[in-house]
Amino acid sequence: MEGNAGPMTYSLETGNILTTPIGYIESCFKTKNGTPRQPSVCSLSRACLRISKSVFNNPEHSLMGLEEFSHVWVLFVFHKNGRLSCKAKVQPPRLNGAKTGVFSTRSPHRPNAIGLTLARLEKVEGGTLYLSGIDMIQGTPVLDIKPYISEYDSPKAMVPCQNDSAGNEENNKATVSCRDEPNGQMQTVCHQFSNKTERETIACINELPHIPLEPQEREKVKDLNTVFNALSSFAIEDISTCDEDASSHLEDDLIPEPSSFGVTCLHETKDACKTDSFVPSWVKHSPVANLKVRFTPNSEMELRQFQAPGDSGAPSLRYFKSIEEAKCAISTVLSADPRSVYRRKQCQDRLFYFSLDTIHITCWFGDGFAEVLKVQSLDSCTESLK
Ligand SMILES: C[S@@+](CC[C@H](N)C(=O)[O-])C[C@H]1O[C@@H](n2cnc3c(N)ncnc32)[C@H](O)[C@@H]1O
Repeated sequence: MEGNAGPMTYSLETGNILTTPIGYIESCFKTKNGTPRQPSVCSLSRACLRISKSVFNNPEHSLMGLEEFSHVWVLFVFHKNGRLSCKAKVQPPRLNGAKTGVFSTRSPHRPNAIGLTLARLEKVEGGTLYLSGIDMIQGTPVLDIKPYISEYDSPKAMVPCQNDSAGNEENNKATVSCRDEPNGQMQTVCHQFSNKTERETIACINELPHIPLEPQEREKVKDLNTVFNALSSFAIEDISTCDEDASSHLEDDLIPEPSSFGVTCLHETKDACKTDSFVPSWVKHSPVANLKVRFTPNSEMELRQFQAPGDSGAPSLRYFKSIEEAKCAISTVLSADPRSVYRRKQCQDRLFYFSLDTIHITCWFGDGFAEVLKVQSLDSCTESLK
């Protein structure tokens, strides 16, 4: 896509491109206030995305095959940031006021204002995707959708093979990823295919016609079946070649050892198969504690007046399938303390408003808890504000 707009020259080569949203999110979250900071906070949150006919004449064609994936990455624009500007250091709410570099956070205020969310794909109907576990507000422009593939997208799938030298037949090793079927966790195994290390080769490779092995290599592998019978519960997912010289460690380290997931797996060396990811401690142990959430008897009663979708009578829910789901979603949103650091510190006694689906919620925060005071229909609230 190339073109001119003012002084800026758009060019794919330079990365200055003009984006066109593939569609706009219809979300149970209408405003930023109260929208979870990450999709994992509220798995019940729902949205749908209709692929725009201005992008593809037949949007349903672009979604062909996607229903075979459980999750999708959603790349979107933080269109309600106010302006396209950001600071190099930001204050993520989880750090409760402390600063860190913008690129070490998931702050919406970043160069290009691009967001990335991993959402569950509930279903695909025609040119529409139905998503859950989202953190995007109504009207969010979506730039792209990609299937989530744990075998590619997880650090567990990454084999640290240094000094890649494709074509060096002598030293070529195959890198095989095995998956433990029951829990879907990935473990990785490295094996050498040169003569002196053939016994370390994975036996179950024979079951993988798609693996790019020379016939003589495949032949060698056959004899190893017995050695690797223990691996029969694994599905080999992928194979690539590399030339890292770690063969000397293989003898001792090819003993099956229990992994952190209770899965037995072969490791070439512990060092060569470092596939665990890590994050700074503030991500897991935020100084901001989760809150207890409670409803006043009155707000409970108000919530019960909402109807599940399809039921007659108003007010009715659109995204949540039951009052219980709605209550659970409200609780998870509040438990994660959706207030900004400023509000948390400077306006502790102020009422907090947010909306979820067709519900407008009024609550307040005390020491370690959030209390829902009022539950109204979003429509009636908007009407009274007019
Ligand atoms: C911290 S960001 C994380 C988004 C995404 N998971 C990521 O990591 O890029 C999520 C917050 O962005 C805000 N937000 C969601 N959609 C937005 C939009 N379209 N424009 C501006 N802010 C948005 C909401 O306040 C939400 O709590």
